[in-house]
Amino acid sequence: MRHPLVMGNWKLNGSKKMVSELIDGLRKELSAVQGCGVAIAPPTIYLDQAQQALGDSQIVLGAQNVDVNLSGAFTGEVSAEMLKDIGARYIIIGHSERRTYHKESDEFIAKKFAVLKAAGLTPVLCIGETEAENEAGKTEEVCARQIDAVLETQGAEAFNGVVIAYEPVWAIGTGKSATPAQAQAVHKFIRDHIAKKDAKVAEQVIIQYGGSVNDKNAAELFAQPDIDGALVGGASLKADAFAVIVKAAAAAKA
Ligand SMILES: O=C(CO)COP(=O)(O)O
Repeated sequence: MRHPLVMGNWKLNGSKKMVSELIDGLRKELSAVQGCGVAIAPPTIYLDQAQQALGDSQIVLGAQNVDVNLSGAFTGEVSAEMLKDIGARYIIIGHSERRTYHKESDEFIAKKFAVLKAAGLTPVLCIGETEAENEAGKTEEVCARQIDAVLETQGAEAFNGVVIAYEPVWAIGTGKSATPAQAQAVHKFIRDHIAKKDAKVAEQVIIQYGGSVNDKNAAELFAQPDIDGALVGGASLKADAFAVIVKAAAAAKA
C-alpha cells in the first residue's frame, strides 16, 4: 500500500509576508489530516523562513532545484548538502520549465538524481510530454526515455523511496488537466516500465500527477489506482484549495 504525497510547487512566487501567511493557513487547515504526506517547495531564498514557520507541523519542506556540484566556484547555485542542511527533503528535478528555459537534458537531470540520492534526499523526478509529442502519439516513448536516463545508468533500485511526477506539459498552468483515465494510463505505463526491471521497486514508487490539479478535479484523479498524489502549482498558493486537494488524497487512499 503506497502512502500518497501531495506537494506544492510554488515556482517563482512569494514574499516574506506570503510565506508566513500561507504556511500559517496550511498549518491550520491541515493539522488534523492523516493518511497523506504533504510537502511544499517555496523559492530557495525562503526555505529557511519556511522551515522555521513549519515548526513541528507534519508538512515537510521541499525545494525546486539542486545543482549537480557539491561545492566550489559555481556562482548562483545551491547544493544538495545545503538543501539538507536547511531541512529540505523532497527536491523537484526535471521540471518541464527547467527542461525548457534552462535546456536541462535527461542526462543532466539524471546526475541531479544521483547527487540527491547520495545526500540522502528524495528526488521528485518530473517527466511528461509536450502537446506536440502527445498529438504525435509519443507520450509513452518520451516518458520511457526520461525515466531510462536514470533507470539504465543507476538501476531500478535507485527508484526505491523516490517520487516520480507525471506532468504533461500541455496540462501545466493551462487549466486543462489530463482526464483521470488519460493520466491513469500513463501512470500505469510508467509503473510497468520500471516493473520490467524490478517489480517490487515499481510497486512502491510514488507517482504523482501534475498539471492543473485543483480543488475540483483532485478527487477523481486520486480515485485512479496508480495516481499516488499530486504535484500542484497554482492551487498550492491558496491554503484552502491546497487543503482540499490533500484531504481528497487522504480520503481516496484510506
Ligand atoms: O507544474 C506544475 C507543478 O510542478 C503544475 O502547475 P499547475 O498546477 O499550475 O498547472
